[in-house]
Amino acid sequence: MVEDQPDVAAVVEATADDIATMEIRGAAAIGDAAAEALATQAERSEAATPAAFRDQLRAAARELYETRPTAVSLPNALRYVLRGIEGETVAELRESTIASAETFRTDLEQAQERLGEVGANRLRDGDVVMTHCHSTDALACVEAALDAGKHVEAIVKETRPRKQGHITAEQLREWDVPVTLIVDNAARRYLDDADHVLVGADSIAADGSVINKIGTSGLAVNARERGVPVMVAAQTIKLHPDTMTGHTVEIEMRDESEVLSETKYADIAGGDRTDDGLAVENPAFDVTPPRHVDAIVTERGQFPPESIVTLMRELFGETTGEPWEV
Ligand SMILES: O=P(O)(O)OC[C@H]1O[C@H](OP(=O)(O)O)[C@H](O)[C@@H]1O
Repeated sequence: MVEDQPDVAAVVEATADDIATMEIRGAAAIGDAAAEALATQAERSEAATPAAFRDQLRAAARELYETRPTAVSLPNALRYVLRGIEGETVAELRESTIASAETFRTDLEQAQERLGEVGANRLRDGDVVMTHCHSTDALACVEAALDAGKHVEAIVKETRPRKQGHITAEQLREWDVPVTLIVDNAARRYLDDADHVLVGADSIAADGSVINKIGTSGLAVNARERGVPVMVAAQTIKLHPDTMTGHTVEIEMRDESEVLSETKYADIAGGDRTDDGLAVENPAFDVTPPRHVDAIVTERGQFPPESIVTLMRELFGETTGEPWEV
């Protein structure tokens, strides 16, 4: 007999789809959307028993979890919300789930604001930052520096293949920050004009390695060679607890269509590109070793990468496991 699958609200499925297709993207935004989806699941649940309610929430968490593998903000968000579920009746469980998700989301927002203030202290009046991809944590540092009356300029790497650098450029221009947009290959040339490399993170490992958008590690190596400090802005929700027990972080491989713009490729190959044997690899992230990072800026202060494990232990203990196993 096939057991009934717990009902997952359509809105959870829609959120999972939006995360997978990157309609919702950026590690913090993904965590926030996942927490919101669990709250909606709780609100709309028609479970008749507490056990059925919990099953539904676990199923929803699993569906959200299986979208993208690299940003640990996603399982951290799911674990946080599920751990906050308490009560004897469906009504109590519902209420506590919604409250837990709300607390998570408010904390996330406040953490980013505090992180921004910490990061802004590293930026002096007149500094030029070089950015990679689009990170709301990194931008929070610039915003706080601007709020403190500092003049900041930016060299923005386009960030192939999805070109999220354009989102960064747009945001900075809204804040009246002078922006120079460059293609990724021009980064080394323009590093001499930068005072900082400023990036976000999708996950931070226990040894201080930074997992961020593909291209970050090459940028960091070049920055080290040029003597430009590398600053990583990452809320503690980006700390990857599993890495304390030796797990590695899975690097998401995305579809080749992101690399091969259909029309451009068609021009080069003379039309039909189906089954022509061209191998394409499209990793979304890479790993920057701690020796190429100067500081990890969190809402709890800034840390040399090698000491981030202390904060990780304090916040997460040694316990991990699948988010729905809490
Ligand atoms: O949480 P915030 O700082 O906004 O973003 C953190 C990171 O998430 C993004 O990944 P993707 O674009 O979702 O693949 C980028 O790699 C960015 O640095």
